[in-house]
Amino acid sequence: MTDVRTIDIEAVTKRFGPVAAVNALSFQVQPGRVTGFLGPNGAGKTTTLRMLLGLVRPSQGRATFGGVPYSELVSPLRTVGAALEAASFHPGRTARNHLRVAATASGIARSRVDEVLGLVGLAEFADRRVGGYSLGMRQRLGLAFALLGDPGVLVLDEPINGLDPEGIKWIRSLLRALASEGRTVLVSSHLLSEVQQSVDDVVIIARGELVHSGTLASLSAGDSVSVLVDAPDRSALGDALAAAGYAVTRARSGLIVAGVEAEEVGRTAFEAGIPLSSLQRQSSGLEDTFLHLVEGNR
Ligand SMILES: Nc1ncnc2c1ncn2[C@@H]1O[C@H](COP(=O)(O)OP(=O)(O)OP(=O)(O)O)[C@@H](O)[C@H]1O
Repeated sequence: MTDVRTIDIEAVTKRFGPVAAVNALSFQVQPGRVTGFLGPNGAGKTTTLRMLLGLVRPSQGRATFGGVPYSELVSPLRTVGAALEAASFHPGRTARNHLRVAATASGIARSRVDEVLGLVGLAEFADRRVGGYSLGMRQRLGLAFALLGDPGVLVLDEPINGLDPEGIKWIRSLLRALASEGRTVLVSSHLLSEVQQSVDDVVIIARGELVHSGTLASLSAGDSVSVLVDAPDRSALGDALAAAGYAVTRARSGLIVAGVEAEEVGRTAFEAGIPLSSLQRQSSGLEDTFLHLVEGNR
């Protein structure tokens, strides 16, 4: 493995005409960890990755690998492996042929071609034309390209897209293994649930702007607890809870009391002499927190 570097996005803005696809975005991606780059469709993930890989010029700011822009890396293929969405391969050529051409062009040993084909599980399909590949197989080929130069940094745009459940399990353990070897691994997705099991850190953007950056655990700190409660006399219950100082919202199936545990709500109702018909603790999961973060930015 060569040249492990951080990924540094520093106050990057990209405007397409009047639209700011990415706006004053800053974050850093550390080696030895898998980082999920998350945001809904159109949030600006692909544009950010394209700026990082020197395919689009930022309107402002810098996107670099440890301070060095992609275009100035001495041996880019050996430093950064990238698989962007919709990678296009010539349909009439085989996977092995595609990889051999790329290896020769970059002075990479031919033996590495078979190694990466094995790593991505394409060895037995290596001599088939890519035109007949499924989306999942094309994703694997994209990954083989990314790994060809044994790079210390991996930038993968929606790598899980198109994989079947077995493929998803496989890529999760591959990402983990790559990070545990000390590499810097950045993986984009529009679904937190898709990458939740494989990432250590998350960078979440919406509308081109950063909404959260930190460990996956820091995201769960935003989980909120509430209680859904109901009584035959709902309005008396609402009055009693409000009098006790709780924030109460009326819902169709009862009253939602924010930021408390069920015991407290039950006790308040008991002390006010109000029989309950239901009492249920509700906890928002990570996906809810994620959606709340990205929707809060709309
Ligand atoms: N070449 C371009 N010209 C004009 N607008 C663009 C261009 N590329 C992207 N955009 C706009 O920039 C915004 C961000 O797009 P981008 O593809 O980076 O988002 P994304 O987060 O990768 O979304 P997706 O998950 O759908 O790929 C969108 O509003 C998109 O329409």
